[in-house]
Amino acid sequence: MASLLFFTGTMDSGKSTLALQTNHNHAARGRVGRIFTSQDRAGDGRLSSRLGLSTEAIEVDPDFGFWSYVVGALTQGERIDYLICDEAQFYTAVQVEELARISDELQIDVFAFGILTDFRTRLFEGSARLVELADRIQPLQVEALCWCGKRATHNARTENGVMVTEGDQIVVGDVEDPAQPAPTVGYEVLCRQHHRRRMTTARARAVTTVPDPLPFS
Ligand SMILES: Nc1ncnc2c1ncn2[C@@H]1O[C@H](COP(=O)(O)OP(=O)(O)O)[C@@H](O)[C@H]1O
Ligand SMILES: Cc1cn([C@H]2C[C@H](O)[C@@H](COP(=O)(O)O)O2)c(=O)[nH]c1=O
Repeated sequence: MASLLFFTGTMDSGKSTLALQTNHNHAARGRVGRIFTSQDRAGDGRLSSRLGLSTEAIEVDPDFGFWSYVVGALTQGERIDYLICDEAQFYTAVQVEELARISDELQIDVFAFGILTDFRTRLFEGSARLVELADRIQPLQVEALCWCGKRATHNARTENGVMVTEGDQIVVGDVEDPAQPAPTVGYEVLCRQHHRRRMTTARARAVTTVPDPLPFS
């Protein structure tokens, strides 16, 4: 029986790395797959991981049809055993329904990877449908951490270093590097409590005004 699996975690939790590893392990055993992504930071038609690996991928835009793509390929005599689907939060509900149909009716394994919620803590359309339809939802094993040390569960968006809760749902970007100047639009992963309080690393640093209780000099 083929399965539709949804691997999910915050930004920067290793999803794209796992997508590349999953593809590598299946291809190493002679299975034939197709790799899809949507709006990866590395540009159209790339699936990239922060660990430095990347690969070519088929770009999924809202008009892309998974069912017609796969049926078309099979009809041409091509072999497909599995699909790797990264940035699946950006897929439409209909596209996710097609992935479920591909798994059920064509016996092709589907491995989907994506973040669950946006910067306002609301589910993305693709992720919501995956939660509803997947055979299994697998949280990423490697924990992304909030600045406080707790597991990060939410994605915050910053504009010029300040956390925002309004704006377009989709703005492609990366997690902030604290060693670099704040980007125009960046992201930071936080635990729920600090997301609710809009307490990013920068703000936590700014409000820590208490001097050392026992200064040495
Ligand atoms: N220099 C590094 N050394 C070791 N691990 C790293 C390094 N840079 C990034 N990582 C790992 O890569 C993860 C991000 O992987 P990536 O696949 O790009 O995440 P996602 O697709 O979930 O956003 C980080 O959580 C961290 O574990
Ligand atoms: C929270 C949030 C994220 N995004 C974008 C930012 C990145 O381009 C991707 C997530 O990629 P990753 O591989 O998981 O780091 O999603 C967005 O458009 N809107 C959001 O609210």
